[in-house]
Amino acid sequence: MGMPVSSLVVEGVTLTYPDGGGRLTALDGVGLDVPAGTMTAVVGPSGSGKSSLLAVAATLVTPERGRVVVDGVETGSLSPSEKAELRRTRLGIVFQQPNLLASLTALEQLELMARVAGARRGAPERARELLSAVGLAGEAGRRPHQLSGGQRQRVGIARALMNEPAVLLVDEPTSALDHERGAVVMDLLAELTRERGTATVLVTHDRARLGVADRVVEMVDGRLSLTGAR
Ligand SMILES: Nc1ncnc2c1ncn2[C@@H]1O[C@H](COP(=O)(O)OP(=O)(O)OP(=O)(O)O)[C@@H](O)[C@H]1O
Repeated sequence: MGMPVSSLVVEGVTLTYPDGGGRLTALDGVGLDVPAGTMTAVVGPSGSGKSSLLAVAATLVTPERGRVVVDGVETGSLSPSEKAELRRTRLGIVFQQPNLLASLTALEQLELMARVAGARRGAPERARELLSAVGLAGEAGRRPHQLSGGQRQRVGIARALMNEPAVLLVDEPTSALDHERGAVVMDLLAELTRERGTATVLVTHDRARLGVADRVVEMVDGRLSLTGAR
């Protein structure tokens, strides 16, 4: 038996938004294939479509044209509730702001994630293991206000991995961090990608840290191109 190939496939995706009387093209025939266990970094100017690409890959926005395949599942024909189920079980999403719940400890943020996805056994053990993988073993009992910005972000990363997602989508992990701490998070994401076998897409402005990605693509005016920059 071979290893299951969990990955993200985006093909020929076009997305427009209403813009006055007309439409603004945010994604213009975008294609991206991310194999399991690899990390693709997406760079590009502000407004070029990077967040739109993540939203489409996360099945939060439906493109007018093209397809998005998550872990072998064609998402185009799914109902809204099937998409929500797919997000809970196969996608890990890390937003710029981790949006942690103020009353829960780091450990509880992760346990809640497992419960929302259908309460598996072993959630507390997995939560502890993931917190320690992101360097927060000693902070498991702390609430968000007792954590630094960088620690909160790492809780967000651990939480996204809680349900063993096939695809990990990360928006600007280093935006809230200084250069050195940003580097630590990028290295951590690269390591988790390889260890956990996720297909990871990372939107970033931090060009200095692109060396940890397996591939760098550039978004310009809604179009994607490979870049030599690494
Ligand atoms: N909900 C929306 N309604 C209308 N236009 C939108 C919407 N979201 C984004 N846009 C437009 O679509 C284009 C792509 O936006 P997007 O947020 O994907 O870019 P980005 O590369 O992520 O930018 P940034 O780096 O500043 O976050 C921009 O011109 C933006 O103004």
